Amino acid sequence: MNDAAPEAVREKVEALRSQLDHHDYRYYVLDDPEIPDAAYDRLLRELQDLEAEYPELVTPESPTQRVGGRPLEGFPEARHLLPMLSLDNAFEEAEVLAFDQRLRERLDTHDTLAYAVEPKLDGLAVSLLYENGQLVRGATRGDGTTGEDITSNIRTIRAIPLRLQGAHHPPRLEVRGEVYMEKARFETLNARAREDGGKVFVNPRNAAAGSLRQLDPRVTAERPLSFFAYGVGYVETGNLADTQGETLDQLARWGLRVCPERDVVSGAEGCLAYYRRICQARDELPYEIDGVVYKVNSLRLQQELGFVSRAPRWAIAHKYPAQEQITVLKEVEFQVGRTGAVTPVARLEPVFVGGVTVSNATLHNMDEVLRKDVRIGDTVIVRRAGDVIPEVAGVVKDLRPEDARAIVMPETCPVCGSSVVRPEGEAVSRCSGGLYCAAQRREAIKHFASRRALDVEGLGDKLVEQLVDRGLVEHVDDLYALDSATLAGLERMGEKSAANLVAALEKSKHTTLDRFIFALGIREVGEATARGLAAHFGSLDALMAADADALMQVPDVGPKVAEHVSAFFAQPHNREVIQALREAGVRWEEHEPAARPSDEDQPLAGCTYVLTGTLSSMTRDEAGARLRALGAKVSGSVSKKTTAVVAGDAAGSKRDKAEQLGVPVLDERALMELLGGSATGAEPGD
Ligand SMILES: NC(=O)c1ccc[n+]([C@@H]2O[C@H](COP(=O)([O-])OP(=O)(O)OC[C@H]3O[C@@H](n4cnc5c(N)ncnc54)[C@H](O)[C@@H]3O)[C@@H](O)[C@H]2O)c1
Ligand SMILES: [Zn+2]
Repeated sequence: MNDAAPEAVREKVEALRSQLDHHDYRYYVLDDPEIPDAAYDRLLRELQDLEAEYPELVTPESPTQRVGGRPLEGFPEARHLLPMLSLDNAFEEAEVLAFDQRLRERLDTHDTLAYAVEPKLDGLAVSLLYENGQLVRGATRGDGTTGEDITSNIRTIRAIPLRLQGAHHPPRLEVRGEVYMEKARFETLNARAREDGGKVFVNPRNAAAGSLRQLDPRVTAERPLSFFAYGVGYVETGNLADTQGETLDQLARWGLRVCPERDVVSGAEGCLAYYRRICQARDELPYEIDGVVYKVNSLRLQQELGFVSRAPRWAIAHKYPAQEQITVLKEVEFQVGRTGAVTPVARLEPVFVGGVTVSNATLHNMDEVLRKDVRIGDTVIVRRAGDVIPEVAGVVKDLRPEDARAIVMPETCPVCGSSVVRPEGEAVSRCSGGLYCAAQRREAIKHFASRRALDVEGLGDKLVEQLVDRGLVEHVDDLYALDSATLAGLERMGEKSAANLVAALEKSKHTTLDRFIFALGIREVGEATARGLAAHFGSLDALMAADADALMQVPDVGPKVAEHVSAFFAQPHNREVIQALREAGVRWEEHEPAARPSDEDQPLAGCTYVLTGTLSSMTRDEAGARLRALGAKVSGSVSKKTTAVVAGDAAGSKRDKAEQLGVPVLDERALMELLGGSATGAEPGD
């Protein structure tokens, strides 16, 4: 045994414990961890090592001796019939071999042990109590002795049977398992939360925990939770079977979901082979796992081995390389995608995460940057799950240096210098030099030549790529300078097809205004919108001269489209390319602009409406178009000048704002009356 621990060690131990306590609280109580598990595990290991060296420093309250966190107030307490423990961890193969060795020594046997093995799901542990086959209580693990009674929430999870199938159920049976959220459902949930400002979760485990521990079971019911049973706690009377493996089979027969990847293997070697097999399959599994669990298969031997303070001796979790790590964000660069999206990309201090070294990670878009409050110089959490692009998942705010800098979207495209625009209500910023920008070149040309645009027969995607890669075409107008000699020199092009292509290009020059507008590839201008613009303005020059207000007079054109169109034509480079196309001979018929609607057709002229929430009979865009067709303006924000706010289902802040300002609020029926034509009588609020 060691001499009394030096003061420095005591201080270190204290410091580690208070850090771990803090992180336990964030993780177990708030479901909102600040640091990745790998970083937490390092702190815990450090404390474990010090306590091993100085056992007199161990106290029962030490995070090394405890399970989980305190139950949330607000839920009734659920006392466990048998303690719910944690699992010891192994990070390396040697630790697994040592575990197996230790058990055989303890059991005093040279026999090979059989292990029940399964993936370690990353969710949260629950205890389900069945009495005579009926679910009577669901509880979280809590601190291992007392959990939260979450019966109403548990009952909303479809994967959990309220009544067991079959017969001969024990009078009391406590099933234990993991509530989790499938990866795809987690992504959808977060995507929706990002859109409507709900809570965005760091990873599927926290999404599952946060969803399950809701005081309102209706919220839980809306969350896509699932469940796998992995064992039995208390059972009256005796065991269901002799082994762990057979116990799970019995649970499956009673209608409980058990993991299809479970297996029974022989010895440490069998465990390690299983570990490698599941590792290969990991990315394809629909749920997230952070390791595999090995349990002595014989229940008799499990009982003989028993427990230490916080975990059974007969089981161990063998962890995979972490999918989240922390590192420093050194710089942010902006990349321009093929469709002009300008994306912030983090340059990182290289870090080993998800099995590879990562030095770049996406920050998605500026909304995400602001939401996560990421700054240059920050210590960030990098997440790389499966083959998805690594992303910055969060910031460790405590480690922010004083000189951390804000991330600012550039005003001009880093590739072509055109202005970067971000229409109201959109998360993505885009380069508006669609016809000119080198990053968007390939897509622009493919689109321009496509069948519904200028319809250049024989100019397929492969050919466009060759033309761009060889520097033969930079901008769309260069297409018209190609001659058959040049084209015949390309891969898979004979003289005949080269001549045909030149002829097709010549033919494509005679087009229509709506096709030409569509061919420009302006964001959100599809064929129908292009037709509307062509019919309304009659000529390209009139369209190019139109401001946002004039554009919004066109049916189907809302503020977003108007902004994309005016930003596009405002770029001198785009105008140059259009001019070059005209000079190359691209032409179409033009006509006088459509007659302005008379006042009689414009009963809502001078009114401004704001649409919010979900309408049942049409989309908000449709409603907006119909209001505009009657002469009204449709705006995105509520002010004193707003005539009325039309509030559909689940209308939120805009409705509140209207009420504050005393602006009338219309429901869908009132909107229909308004659109139905009662020209002046529609007094808002009736
Ligand atoms: N990031 C943070 O701030 C933070 C804070 C606290 C804890 N943590 C993380 O939480 C984990 C520790 O939590 P823990 O004590 O719950 O231990 P654990 O997650 O390492 O292991 C025990 C749990 O594994 C789960 N499990 C999944 N599949 C299982 C199976 N087949 N059989 C048995 N159990 C299975 C159960 O929920 C069980 O409670 C560590 O990974 C740690 O990094 C992180
Ligand atoms: Zn650009």
